[in-house]
Amino acid sequence: MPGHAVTASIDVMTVLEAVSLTKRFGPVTAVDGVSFSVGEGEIVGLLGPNGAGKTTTLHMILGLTTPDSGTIRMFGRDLAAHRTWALSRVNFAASYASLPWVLRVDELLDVFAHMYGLRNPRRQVTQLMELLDLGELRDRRYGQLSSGQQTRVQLAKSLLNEPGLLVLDEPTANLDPDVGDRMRELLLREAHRTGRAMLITSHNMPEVERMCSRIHFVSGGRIVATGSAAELAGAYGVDDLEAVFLRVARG
Ligand SMILES: Nc1ncnc2c1ncn2[C@@H]1O[C@H](COP(=O)(O)OP(=O)(O)OP(=O)(O)O)[C@@H](O)[C@H]1O
Repeated sequence: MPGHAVTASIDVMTVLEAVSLTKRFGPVTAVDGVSFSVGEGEIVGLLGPNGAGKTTTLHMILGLTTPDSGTIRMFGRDLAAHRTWALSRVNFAASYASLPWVLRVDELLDVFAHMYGLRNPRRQVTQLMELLDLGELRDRRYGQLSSGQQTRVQLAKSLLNEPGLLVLDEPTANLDPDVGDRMRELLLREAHRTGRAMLITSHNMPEVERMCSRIHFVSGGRIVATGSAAELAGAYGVDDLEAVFLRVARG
């Protein structure tokens, strides 16, 4: 009604809920009771020093590592009980993730598009090659690309199935500042446009400040601080996330 303020409560769907996750490798407790959630359209960052337990946490969410205890719910269902259903709605990119080296870029994306059972695989591959600026690389073998070029292919692969949850382990680590900036903008647009939830790790503090609305600092396998970049800087009485990181990492 014109002239009348309309108030409505908007429920943001919880896409991912991790509760009390714990993982030990022999004597090492890599993850020690970690709980957090990611809502639709939200980009959440896991930060922390080397060996803090970030990748292990991501791998439990991706079903690559089984937690010793704790639960993971995705799209409202328990991951352990609905693994295939849940994981078909997730995708992942990391510079260390291995893709078939001998395939040419468009073959590689085609293979994944078919594996994901896309309704129109060719159209989706063409759109993503355009979005990620991969046209010039389409006939090159993945194994012969530079690490930054491979990262762009990884990102294209991770968007193929239009995942409701995108997990990114240091997504721009190998990218030059120009391409890194373009990829960050692309991922932000994707989150806004599609409501896609994202969980990322990064050692690039300006990137986390730019992308993440909520950040969890992990140290020694535990979440030791949570908030937006501004809230964390305020809580630690410092100017930016870089300074928060140094405080957390140095105890
Ligand atoms: N498969 C494994 N076997 C034994 N120990 C492991 C294994 N994977 C991880 N760890 C140990 O668990 C701890 C957490 O490692 P993890 O890779 O999760 O850290 P991270 O926070 O991702 O570090 P980085 O910033 O260096 O990537 C480390 O002490 C690591 O050595």
